[in-house]
Amino acid sequence: MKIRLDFLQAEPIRVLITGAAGQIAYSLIYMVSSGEVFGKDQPIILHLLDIPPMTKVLEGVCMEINDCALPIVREVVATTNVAEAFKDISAAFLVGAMPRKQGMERKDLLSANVRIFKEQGQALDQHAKKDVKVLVVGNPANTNALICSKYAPSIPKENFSAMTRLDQNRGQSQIAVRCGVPITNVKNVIIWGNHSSTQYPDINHAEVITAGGDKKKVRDAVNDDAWLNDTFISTVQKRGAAVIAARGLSSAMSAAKAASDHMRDWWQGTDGRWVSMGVFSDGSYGTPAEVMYSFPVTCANKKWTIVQGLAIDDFSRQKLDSTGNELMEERGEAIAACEA
Ligand SMILES: NC(=O)c1ccc[n+]([C@@H]2O[C@H](COP(=O)([O-])OP(=O)(O)OC[C@H]3O[C@@H](n4cnc5c(N)ncnc54)[C@H](O)[C@@H]3O)[C@@H](O)[C@H]2O)c1
Repeated sequence: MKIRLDFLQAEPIRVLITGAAGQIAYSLIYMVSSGEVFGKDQPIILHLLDIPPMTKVLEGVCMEINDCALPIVREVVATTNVAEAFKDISAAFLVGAMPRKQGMERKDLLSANVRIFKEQGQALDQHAKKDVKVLVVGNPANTNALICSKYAPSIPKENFSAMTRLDQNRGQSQIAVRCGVPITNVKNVIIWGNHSSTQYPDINHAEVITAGGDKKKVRDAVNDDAWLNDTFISTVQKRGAAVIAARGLSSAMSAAKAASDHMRDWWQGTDGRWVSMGVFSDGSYGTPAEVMYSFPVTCANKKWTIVQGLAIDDFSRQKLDSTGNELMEERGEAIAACEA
């Protein structure tokens, strides 16, 4: 009989999902627990955090996790206590956030949410492993990630990231459909900047294997600049609103898939593939430093590296700057809200 010693020997890692009683978590918990993210041989202890009014829902989620009979899940710590949730974690999906309520200004939403991420940054600082990898999904994701990192000074800034992978997946899918090819034939679609309507989905460096089997630049394969410079960009930028209009609820399954893709690529590496991640900007490509800006990156050894040397034309320059300006504005508002 063949014994799988690697599985028996692997130490479990503690993985936190916040907003665990919410929509995105409902899909994400299964993806993480099935081994999609950290590997099928990596046991995990799931930490699930939500707020006290959601205790009963969280209990139901825990019942379902048990009923899934998942081999890699060793234990579930479901809690409304922030310190317990962040204790000794190696990875965190920070999904939980306050939803926008009717009549709420964007500024009010930002200030309510950055306070949550200030508290969670402090909890990371005090309780998490120092090499913890943090993915912020809750909106405004880039600025929440920045605040989280600011209040966790003992953890390297490189260990924080914000999710723009859903936008990348949306962009890649639009191109695949337009070219009539499987999604795996499209690569190097980039999301620059903020996960908001100012984001810039950029296909200037993207390639596609066409239905005929040729490798082409997406711009040449599509051969319709009006569609690429206008319809494509606005479809990706407004896709979240289109899903809400159709479903009456915001994107959840696709957001969970994107969160799982993002963390898997960071954890297990991209083998040279480019992916988009909101990361701490070093000013590459003339972007503002010290905001969480989405760049094309490659990942290896659990570290990301910004893809350098890409040509940026005037059209792209204006878009990179405008989303950067928005991030600078959000940064100022968020810091003021945290210090108030
Ligand atoms: N970055 C992206 O691409 C992307 C995509 C989709 C959604 N989002 C964002 O993800 C977030 C979650 O979306 P959802 O559809 O799961 O929302 P949801 O309302 O269904 O769930 C959110 C959960 O978070 C919980 N929560 C609120 N405050 C919390 C706190 N302080 N600590 C822990 N949990 C808390 C709520 O009780 C709720 O259970 C939203 O902010 C949404 O805008 C981001």
